[in-house]
Amino acid sequence: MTLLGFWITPLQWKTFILFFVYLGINATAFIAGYHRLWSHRAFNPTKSLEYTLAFFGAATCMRTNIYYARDHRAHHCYIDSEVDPCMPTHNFFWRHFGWFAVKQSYVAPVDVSDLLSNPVVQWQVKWIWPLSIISSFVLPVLVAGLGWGDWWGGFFYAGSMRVNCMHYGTAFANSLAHWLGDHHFDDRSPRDFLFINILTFGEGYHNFHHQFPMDYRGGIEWWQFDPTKWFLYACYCLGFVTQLSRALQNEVKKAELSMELKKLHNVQDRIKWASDPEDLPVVDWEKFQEESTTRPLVLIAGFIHDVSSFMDEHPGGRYMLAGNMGKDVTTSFFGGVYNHSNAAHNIMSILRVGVFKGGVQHVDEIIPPGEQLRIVQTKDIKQTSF
Ligand code: HEM
Repeated sequence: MTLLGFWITPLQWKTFILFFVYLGINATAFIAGYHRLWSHRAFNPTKSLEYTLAFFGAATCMRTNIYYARDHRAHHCYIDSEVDPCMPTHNFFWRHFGWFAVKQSYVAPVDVSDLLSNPVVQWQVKWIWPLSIISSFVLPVLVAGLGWGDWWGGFFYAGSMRVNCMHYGTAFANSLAHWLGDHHFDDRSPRDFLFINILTFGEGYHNFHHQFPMDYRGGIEWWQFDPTKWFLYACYCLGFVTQLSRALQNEVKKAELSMELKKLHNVQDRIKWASDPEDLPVVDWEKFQEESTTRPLVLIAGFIHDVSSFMDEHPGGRYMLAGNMGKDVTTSFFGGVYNHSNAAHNIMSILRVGVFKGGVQHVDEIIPPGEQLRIVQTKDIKQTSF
């Protein structure tokens, strides 16, 4: 229909401005109303504001607010599973538009009792057709027609092309925002991406949104592009919103830190670390002496080290090691001859091949410096009985 518009009527600059302004109004009403209010209860509006959002939200021509909220709540509840209405087949095109265009035979159960008892929601359900036609087409046609005589332009551009753009924006939030971008708060499919944020008019900080869905903000920082957040804050200052929900700062920081730690944990997994002392054999003095005749072993700080792979690399020279086979060189290593660096301690730890019987006395000697801040997942900590 929009292409037909370009053929029938040239785009006038006033109609072009109307298209953008009305697109902004429609997107803000849809995101504030359908998404943040009725799907997530992120703020408390006055009745006048709620009716306004219901009217301009209907201009998106995406069914009623309760229908959208039901599917959207199911999407959050069953994210990334087969019953998530936005991605049952995990196919890009289904996620993009199929979930909306195709009527689904099964929608996973979600609680919408608050919406069933909401008079504004019921009003929109009752009048959805007239509301959609008036807000989506009659209004822009009247503005462009009475304003500067461009009746067809009002219909094709501010009406039909704007509806197309709204549908694309919503589709991008379900496809691209679950595919491209960063995981700042959680590692499930939703992602944060500035470019998608602009395409979706502030809905592209999707990773944050899925972790803290009741937050009235899409982007948590005030300067992050999110016109709906700015609009709601202005409404709050003017008294049209009585309460705005925000995620607890402590929990936001915790979520961010756990993602940072996960990334560091992946780096850590690619590094070679010292063997766990419990996995090493316990060796007494006699056995140490006997083994030293067959391979180059030195005893340092309670551990037996096989230095064969390191002897030629030793910055202090081969002789310092080769001349001390089968000896306890703890004092020499800790300053008697040379006070070694943390790096030297770390290198030494990966050369461990045994624990000297009765030799390890201090935790500092067991854990090399490079491992003292090592990340351990709670599931990996050996269970202790209480
Ligand atoms: C497995 C055991 C050992 C490892 C992994 C090791 C590693 C290193 C490393 C990495 C350095 C470079 C400087 C530093 O990072 O501190 C170094 C320097 C040195 N090491 Fe060792 N070392 C070991 C045992 C010993 C022993 C037993 C002696 C003495 C008997 C010794 C004597 C020296 C000396 C004198 C230097 C200084 C070299 C210089 O700067 O000119 N090292 N060692």
